[in-house]
Amino acid sequence: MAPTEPLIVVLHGARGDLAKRMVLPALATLQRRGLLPERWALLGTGRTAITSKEFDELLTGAVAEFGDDEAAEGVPELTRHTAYCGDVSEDGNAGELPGELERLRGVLGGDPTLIHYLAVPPSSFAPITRALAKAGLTDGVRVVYEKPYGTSLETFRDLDATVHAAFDEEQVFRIDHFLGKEATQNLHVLRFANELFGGVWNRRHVEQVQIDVPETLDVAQRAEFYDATGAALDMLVTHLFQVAAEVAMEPPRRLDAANLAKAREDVIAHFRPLDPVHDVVLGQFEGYRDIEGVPDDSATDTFVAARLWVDTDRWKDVPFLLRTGKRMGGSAQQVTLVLRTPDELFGSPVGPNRVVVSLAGSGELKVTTTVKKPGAFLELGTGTANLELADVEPGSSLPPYAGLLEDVLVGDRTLFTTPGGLESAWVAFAPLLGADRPTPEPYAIGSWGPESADRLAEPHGWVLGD
Ligand SMILES: NC(=O)C1=CN([C@@H]2O[C@H](COP(=O)(O)OP(=O)(O)OC[C@H]3O[C@@H](n4cnc5c(N)ncnc54)[C@H](OP(=O)(O)O)[C@@H]3O)[C@@H](O)[C@H]2O)C=CC1
Ligand SMILES: O=C1O[C@H](COP(=O)(O)O)[C@@H](O)[C@H](O)[C@H]1O
Repeated sequence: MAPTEPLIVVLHGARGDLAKRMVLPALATLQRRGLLPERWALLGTGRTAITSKEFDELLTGAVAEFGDDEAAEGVPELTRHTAYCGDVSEDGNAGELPGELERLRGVLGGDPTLIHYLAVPPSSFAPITRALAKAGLTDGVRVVYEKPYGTSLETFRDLDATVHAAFDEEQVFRIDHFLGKEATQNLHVLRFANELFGGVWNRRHVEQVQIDVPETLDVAQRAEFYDATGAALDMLVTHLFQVAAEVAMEPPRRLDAANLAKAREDVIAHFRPLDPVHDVVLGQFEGYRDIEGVPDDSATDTFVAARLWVDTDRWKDVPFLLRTGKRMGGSAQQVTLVLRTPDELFGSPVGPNRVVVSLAGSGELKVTTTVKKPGAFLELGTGTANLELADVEPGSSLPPYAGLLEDVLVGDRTLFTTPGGLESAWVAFAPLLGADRPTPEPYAIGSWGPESADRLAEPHGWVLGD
């Protein structure tokens, strides 16, 4: 499928952290690979007025900092397609946007397809949607919403009602870039293609599932957004729940996109609402409150660990251990199936036996198993077989944002979240927003979070950071 031509992509929040870190490098990659049409324009917008020249400088700097060599090679051509103007404001005033779009339509000719990408904090999704509708900028367009889509069950429902008042569902792309990662997509390939994995993908063989996304990353450059959001909203109810759904889903009726999305949605409806008292630990790294823009008494969580239960026959009593945090002791994005093992073999303890899928970068599959140590004696040891997905022909995958943007350009909604799945996710998450929300416990920068999170992963403990 080729992207429609002519095309205008309006990037709302174009000066922001997401734009710099992900969206602009992804567009540069698409430009470099020739996946954008000849006649197209990128219109950056935001609250802060900057010139188009300043936007180009920002774009160039962002790709140099966060993109790879391929993205950097796409910059000179990408900057030939850029413009910048003030955004619609939250009071519903469309500002410079309609006039600038009119100008670009004249430059490009024809009847450009318009894509709005809302790379703004979740609190701005509804006001900007209403402003776009008021300005008549919604007919026939596509719109991309970042995560979290809502901040609670109620705000999710309100937002979705606002969105559906402005757009038909087919126009809406709710992004969760963890679904676009190459290795996440491999979760459903290796499981359904190979009985070595598919055969053990159940409670008989799996003792724990760990979905662990520690980050060394700081939040100082996006303190306003982060302090209003926190780790649980930023990562748990969004990326980690979606990955948990990828692991826990029942086999879809067919391995096509619509059925995969349905399988994810169905299993999220079986996520048991979190028990904040027994199954959740929140943390805040020491020094977080000293960051400019963070209040001295901030109770925002920069770490969350949760034990999620999936109430299906396949996963009854198997804990899904979800963990993520900022400024931790390492960075990884790892899904681990901790396999059940016999207590002993030939008189020696056995283990660990694990299937590990790393979602980071190009992705990696690891199988860790008990083996006989080489040598004269029958002694047990542990070995790991690694498969780097980048080593699989043809080797060069698209980074997740580039792949998902390409899906938006061609109108393919299959790797995007659905309102049904999100509603269930918010139901399961809701107790964490209530009176029993734990107080975030302090943890040292460079550590693996508050020690009390360790009890959630008993008896084996967290695989990472041991
Ligand atoms: N940063 C990341 O790594 C990722 C972020 N996301 C998601 O992207 C979205 C944006 O996050 P991020 O870029 O980190 O946040 P930022 O704080 O960097 O905000 C992004 C931009 O949004 C604009 N903005 C901020 N507040 C408002 C407001 N009240 N009204 C209108 N515009 C506003 C700002 O424009 P201006 O500068 O012109 O004032 C700002 O540059 C969030 O929903 C987040 O969950 C998703 C994946 C990764
Ligand atoms: O959505 C988000 O994701 C990033 C992690 O993404 P990745 O590109 O490293 O996979 C996270 O750092 C950020 O806080 C969050 O908003």
